[in-house]
Amino acid sequence: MQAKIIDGKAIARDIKEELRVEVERLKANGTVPTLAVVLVGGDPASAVYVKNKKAACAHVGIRSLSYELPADTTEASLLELVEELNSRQDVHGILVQLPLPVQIDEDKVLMAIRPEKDVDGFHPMNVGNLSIGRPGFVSCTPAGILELLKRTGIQLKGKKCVIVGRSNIVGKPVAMLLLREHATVTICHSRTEDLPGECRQADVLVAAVGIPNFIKGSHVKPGAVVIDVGINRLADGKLCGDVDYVECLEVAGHITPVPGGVGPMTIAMLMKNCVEAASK
Ligand SMILES: NC(=O)C1=CN([C@@H]2O[C@H](COP(=O)(O)OP(=O)(O)OC[C@H]3O[C@@H](n4cnc5c(N)ncnc54)[C@H](OP(=O)(O)O)[C@@H]3O)[C@@H](O)[C@H]2O)C=CC1
Ligand SMILES: Nc1nc(=O)c2c([nH]1)NC[C@@H]1CN(c3ccc(C(=O)N[C@@H](CCC(=O)O)C(=O)O)cc3)C=[N+]21
Ligand SMILES: [Mg+2]
Repeated sequence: MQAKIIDGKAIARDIKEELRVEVERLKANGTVPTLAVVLVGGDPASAVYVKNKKAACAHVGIRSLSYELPADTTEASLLELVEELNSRQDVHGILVQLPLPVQIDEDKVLMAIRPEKDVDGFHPMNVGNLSIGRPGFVSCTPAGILELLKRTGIQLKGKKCVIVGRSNIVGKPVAMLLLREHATVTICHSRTEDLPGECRQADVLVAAVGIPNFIKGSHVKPGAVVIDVGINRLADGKLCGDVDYVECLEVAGHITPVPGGVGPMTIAMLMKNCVEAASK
């Protein structure tokens, strides 16, 4: 039997509709939720993300400010902009698009964003709060994955979840969120022995590797839920996930497509974090 396709685009649309109502209420009370997006250099993949974010802001009613800085921007001038945005009362959320050019220390920039405006959830304060179960901003892709699973009715308690990838922005925070839902969590990476064997144990398999079609049908336990985080741009310009969709569709119980899966959810959760930042 073929897997059920989880429609991230439709679920993201539902969430944005819910947020629209909330934004109207905020505006009626005199607050215009505002997100500042900073893009340094002209990475084409980043440009797509920025464009989709702007469209989502327009849809939800969030004011979006764009700062497009040249690729040779210095760390000092970027930090200066972050400081200015930190102090502006009319700016509720700040997002500095990653990756940054080599001359800029990413860590320094992420640490400079006030945790209350860190709608990406990348500041160590928010990362720490997530890991010890305190409230704070959760990074958007992991939060979007959890929302997809919840709204699809997937049970997580006691289930075995395997994540392939241990990045700070996806793999690790997904693990913390799944643990919070009482799943049994394994994180795999490039030094994992017997990666296919680990993956085959999974009731929920999350792929965040950055390699096109990395997860094959033979990695998947029949009936498992397969979540594809990968956004890989192929030579022909098409988007492709980290999961071999054609193969896994025949084995999995549920699967997310690329595009139309996790990507739109990332943006919906960014909107949600902005609304939350503006509500405080
Ligand atoms: N849909 C969305 O909204 C988003 C999508 N993405 C996409 O998700 C993917 C992952 O992103 P990100 O987490 O930033 O990626 P990173 O490159 O930061 O991390 C990739 C992870 O995969 C692991 N890995 C790499 N090669 C292998 C291998 N051969 N076997 C096992 N593990 C391996 C790495 O292991 P090690 O640590 O050992 O090097 C690392 O932990 C990318 O395609 C990215 O574009 C990212 C953010 C948001
Ligand atoms: N500070 C920061 N925060 C991020 O969250 C962040 C980042 N930097 N750098 C880059 C990655 C990547 N990322 C994506 C989000 C949505 C889509 C997305 O909208 N994808 C759609 C559409 C793609 C299209 O329009 O072709 C889809 O998968 O269906 C893609 C990629 C966020 N990231
Ligand atoms: Mg990365």
